Amino acid sequence: MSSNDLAVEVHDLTYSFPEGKRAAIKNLSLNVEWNKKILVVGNNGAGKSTLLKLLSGKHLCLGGDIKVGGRNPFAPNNDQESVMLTTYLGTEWASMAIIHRDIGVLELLESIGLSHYRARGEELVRILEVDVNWRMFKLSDGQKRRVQLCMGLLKPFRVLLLDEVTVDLDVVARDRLFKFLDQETKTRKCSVVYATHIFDGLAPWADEIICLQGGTITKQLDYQRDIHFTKELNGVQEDDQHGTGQHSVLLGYMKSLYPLALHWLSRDQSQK
Ligand SMILES: Nc1ncnc2c1ncn2[C@@H]1O[C@H](COP(=O)(O)OP(=O)(O)OP(=O)(O)O)[C@@H](O)[C@H]1O
Repeated sequence: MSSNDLAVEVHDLTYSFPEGKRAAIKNLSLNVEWNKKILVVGNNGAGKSTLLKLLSGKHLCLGGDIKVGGRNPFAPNNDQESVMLTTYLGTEWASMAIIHRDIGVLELLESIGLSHYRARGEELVRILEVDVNWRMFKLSDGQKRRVQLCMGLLKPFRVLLLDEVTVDLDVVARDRLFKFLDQETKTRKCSVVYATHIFDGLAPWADEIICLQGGTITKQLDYQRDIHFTKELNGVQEDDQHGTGQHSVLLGYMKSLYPLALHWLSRDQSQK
């Protein structure tokens, strides 16, 4: 497959922070196809944020190759394109100062180009239940995050890098955000890489699940092909099929209150 056919192409990537004692990313290789949603899981310190930042071009990669949409994400992009190569929504983005100011939501969205992306902006405002008349400093944390997501997603992306930015969202907003992203990856050439510690509602959403440990990918599963659910088992059974290196996973059904919370909160919102 040539570079242009892949959303992300990482080959033998090693990255150390200037002050870091050990490499945060080690000999990592990864291909992400277009129209895919990839879930990145891993312990604290496993390298998830570092990987996403490298993919977004925030850190310069010296060891190995990174291509996003066939291009080096660190190289300056002077094209006046209507689609961003990468959109990175992570911790620093989440703490941007403007969301605490005395400014109206409409003014904020207009300042970042709402008039150019009117239909998309209106769709985001609708699905994230944002009121454009809100004033930012009066909002709850979750409401601020919903406005921020409208801002961050206003311009279409080729590759969206989401670094756990859904913690403040109620289950309905989170569910709608994931449906929007699912629709995006099904209707245009784009992909999503999402690092999270919250797995509620994500099982049927992700196309692939990657496990990162010590800066290296230790598992990569295709949701449809490799993951199966059963009532006959408690916990997890992992198999290496006939020693081929191809893993499959059998998961016991787990009781979860997530569908109940989603049902209740969706009903509450429809009664507003
Ligand atoms: N600015 C930095 N300088 C030095 N080392 C860093 C820096 N940022 C992260 N690291 C180190 O790089 C490694 C990977 O960190 P990273 O933030 O990518 O982990 P993570 O998987 O995103 O963790 P978490 O789940 O806690 O967000 C860790 O060992 C961390 O200590």
